[in-house]
Amino acid sequence: MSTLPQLPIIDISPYLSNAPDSVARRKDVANALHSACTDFGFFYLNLAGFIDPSTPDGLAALAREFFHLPQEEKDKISLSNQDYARGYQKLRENVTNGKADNHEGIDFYRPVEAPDKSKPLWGENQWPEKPTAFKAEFEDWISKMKELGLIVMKAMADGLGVTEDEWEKLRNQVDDSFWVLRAIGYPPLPDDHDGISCGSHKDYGCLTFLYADPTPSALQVFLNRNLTPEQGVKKGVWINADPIPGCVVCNIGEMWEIWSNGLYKSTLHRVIHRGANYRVSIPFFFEPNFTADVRPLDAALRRQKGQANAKVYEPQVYGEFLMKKVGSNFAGGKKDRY
Ligand SMILES: N=C(N)NCCCC[C@H](N)C(=O)O
Ligand SMILES: O=C(O)CCC(=O)C(=O)O
Ligand SMILES: [Fe+2]
Repeated sequence: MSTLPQLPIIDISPYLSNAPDSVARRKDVANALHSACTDFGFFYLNLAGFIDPSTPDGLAALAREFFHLPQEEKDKISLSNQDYARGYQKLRENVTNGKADNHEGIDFYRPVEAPDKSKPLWGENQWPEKPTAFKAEFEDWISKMKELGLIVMKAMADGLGVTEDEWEKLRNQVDDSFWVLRAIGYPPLPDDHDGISCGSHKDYGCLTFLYADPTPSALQVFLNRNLTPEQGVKKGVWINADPIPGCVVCNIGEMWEIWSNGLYKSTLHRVIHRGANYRVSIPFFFEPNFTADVRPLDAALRRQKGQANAKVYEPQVYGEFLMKKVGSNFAGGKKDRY
């Protein structure tokens, strides 16, 4: 029996401070991110000193309180009031790989200047009235996570070998992130249910920062890389990404797979929650700008120079890619809108 690999834990603090000793320590952080992205596409970020450790628990409590409201109260902010993307989705309304997911959720997106709910993704966010603190607390978290997103982007760019000039261009693609925040509620899977809490998928954009309540063995990550014996040699296995206090789970989305020309693989993950409790998770998706034209970075192509498998990834405009994804995410008859 070989032991299962552990996802790396990365202390991002040198990038959060400008103290001279921090600046000197950034190289190690950038290298650790590079290894984590080539080996796993998933890692933990230790956010000590950046967030108040009680904040995410508070958000989870607010989300839990919302999900425990009567159904008709939750339906008041249904995504069908808006653009079929922003708002509340009832249990099993989410679909992954054509199958209903055993969760409910609320999605918030970056607000747009001239909202028009008849345009895909272009409606308005719907904030719950109850609990009353919900909007203010989540808005604070969103601004923190946006800040973190740019910091981790820079650290990853350093890890890949992006020059300062090239970073200016990359930063222009993410400096007005079309972010998404989800609050997700997972009742236990019924015993007789062959279903899944959230089907296996890759995330769409740059970086996901996930806070989840302490429920173990729910979020699972598929490892299909060849790892060294020290890392645990098994590949082709699902490993748990259980929460670690003070850390968020971070994974890279498909846009990083394109930027890195496949050096960094966006990793499949799923949720199977068989425990007896009601699980809550809060992913923040730090994504490119809506109009970002995402194509392989020169830094990635430099690293791959001379390699036989010279496949170059197709470019994608992030907003177009997102629209295709969201169009197949919900049960019901609104496919024509996307
Ligand atoms: N932006 C992200 N990653 N949102 C969550 C995606 C969950 C899977 C989705 N139902 C799908 O089928 O893609
Ligand atoms: O709830 C989780 O742990 C993960 C959710 C997820 O993967 C997603 O919403 O994209
Ligand atoms: Fe995901």
